[in-house]
Amino acid sequence: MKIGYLGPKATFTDLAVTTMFPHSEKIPYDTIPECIDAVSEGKVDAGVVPLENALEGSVNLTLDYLIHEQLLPIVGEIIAPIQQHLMVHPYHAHHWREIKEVYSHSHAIAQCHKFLHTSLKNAKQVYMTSTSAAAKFVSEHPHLPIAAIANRLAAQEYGLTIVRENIHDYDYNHTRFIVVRKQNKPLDIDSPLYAGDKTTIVVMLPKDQPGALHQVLSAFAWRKLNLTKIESRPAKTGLGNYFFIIDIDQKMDEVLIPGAIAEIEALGCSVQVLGSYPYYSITKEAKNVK
Ligand SMILES: O=C(O)C(=O)C[C@]1(C(=O)O)C=C[C@@H](O)C=C1
Repeated sequence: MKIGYLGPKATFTDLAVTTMFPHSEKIPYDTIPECIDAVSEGKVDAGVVPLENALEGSVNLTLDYLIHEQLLPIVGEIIAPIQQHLMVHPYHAHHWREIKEVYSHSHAIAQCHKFLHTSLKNAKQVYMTSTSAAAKFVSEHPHLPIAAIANRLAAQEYGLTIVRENIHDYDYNHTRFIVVRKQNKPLDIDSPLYAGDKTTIVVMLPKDQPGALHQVLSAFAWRKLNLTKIESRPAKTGLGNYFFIIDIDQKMDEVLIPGAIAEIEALGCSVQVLGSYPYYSITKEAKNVK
């Protein structure tokens, strides 16, 4: 199987793909939209992109691109631990406290705010398309006083020296990555990392209907369907127009979820099922599996 992922080599997405699909061909893409486009154009069999981080919340670019531009089914999810390190070109290793700029993905910078605030207060923060793109940039500019925040594999890949380990602000730092395909074909993997199934739907509420969200939620509540996430995003059609992305803690069944969807549609909402899929949880130890 050919898997597209948010690259370049040694992103956290790359680590997740390598662990989940050790025998697949991996194709890096510079941005999340490019990776999703590659799936819809059939250049790869599946794409893996980040969706949500435990400290920083949703990766809005992924959500918005999937919902507004390329509606591809989600066929799997990978949950991986995230450990952020500060790295510089070896030339700067002994005077890293004097660096003037820190490069990384916006989520990675946000995960390390406390560290940056206390240890590198005056360094400018510069956003890149991924953590490994930042590491690559730092390695290509050895004479600039700059650093990257990225993972250990990126330090190895781009020849950088880690000067501070585990600089993320909270220990529990995990990211959810989704696997999307052009057709809703299940992933054929039998993995010990399997942790359960979920179903993701998008609900658009009718305009100005008092209590609409309450009624939507009660369709799940009285069926005892457990929700693991509910998030609103702008519908991009006008101020105050939002849709809701809802994760249900089980596989699509024949009765309960279809019944809840029918009830919600009867309220005047539109509902789209983004996918019903297995999720896999990578532990810190499993992440080293190659
Ligand atoms: O930049 C990377 O390494 C990614 O895989 C992206 C990403 C993200 O979008 O959240 C993934 C995990 C980390 O939370 C930081 C960055």
